Amino acid sequence: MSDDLPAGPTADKAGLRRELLARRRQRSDTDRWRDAAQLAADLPGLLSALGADPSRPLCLYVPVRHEPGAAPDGSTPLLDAAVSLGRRVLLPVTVGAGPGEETGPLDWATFHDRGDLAPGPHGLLEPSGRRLGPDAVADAAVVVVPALAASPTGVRLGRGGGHYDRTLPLVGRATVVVALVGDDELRESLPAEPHDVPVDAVWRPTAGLLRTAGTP
Ligand SMILES: Nc1nc2c(c(=O)[nH]1)N(C=O)[C@@H](CNc1ccc(C(=O)N[C@@H](CCC(=O)O)C(=O)O)cc1)CN2
Ligand SMILES: Nc1ncnc2c1ncn2[C@@H]1O[C@H](COP(=O)(O)OP(=O)(O)OP(=O)(O)O)[C@@H](O)[C@H]1O
Repeated sequence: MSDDLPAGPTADKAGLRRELLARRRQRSDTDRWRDAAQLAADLPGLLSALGADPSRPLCLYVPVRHEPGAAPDGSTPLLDAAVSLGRRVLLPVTVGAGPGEETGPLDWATFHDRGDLAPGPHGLLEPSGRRLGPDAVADAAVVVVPALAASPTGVRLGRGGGHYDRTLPLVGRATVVVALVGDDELRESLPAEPHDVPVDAVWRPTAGLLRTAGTP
């Protein structure tokens, strides 16, 4: 590492992100298929373990490229599983990705099927339907959050956009926040900054669900 980089959690996060993304890119299509199928199959058990109220929505996201849950053919097994359970599914719309735009909390729109998705910033797929506003997250039973790594105490390392850090303070008291990471992405400790919002649980394709320290 170069001597003129700032020391501390911000610099530590940048180095870790590079390492974790490089590892993800090495995952084979076979492993990615297995993870996507496993997560979809485990969703009912996850929701019942978390006591997720069926009348309240689930905030998910569309995993892309090498994110856990992304199927190599671009299908959406986890989202489809949620819909087939009769759950209302909300997906994030990135706010502030355009030039000169200020990053804000994520907006949300409903997912019914793949036809609702359109290309978004950073090569993402985002819902193209009516936007419900950032406060839609407040009513969610569960918010599944993308992460590059997470720790047993609930520290989560994101991509560095600060989108979820601005969004998670809006969730309701009854909402369970779950970080979705790969099986090798649970790290004993991770750099944390004051704005980082801890997650209540960590979900991994094979290892399953881990409630983080400090949650009831
Ligand atoms: N699937 C998914 N959806 C998501 C997120 C996410 O991490 N994954 N986000 C999480 O906040 C929000 C959007 N923010 C994001 C910021 C950067 C990248 C990303 O892939 N960056 C690449 C560089 C790609 C590029 O800009 O060309 C990278 O980190 O390598 C993705 C999402 C909301 N939706
Ligand atoms: N609540 C907030 N209000 C304003 N700025 C914030 C907030 N949370 C994070 N930021 C800023 O966003 C930037 C990215 O933060 P950080 O590196 O923690 O992102 P991340 O957690 O990896 O991203 P994400 O939340 O999208 O997954 C930092 O410059 C940070 O200061």
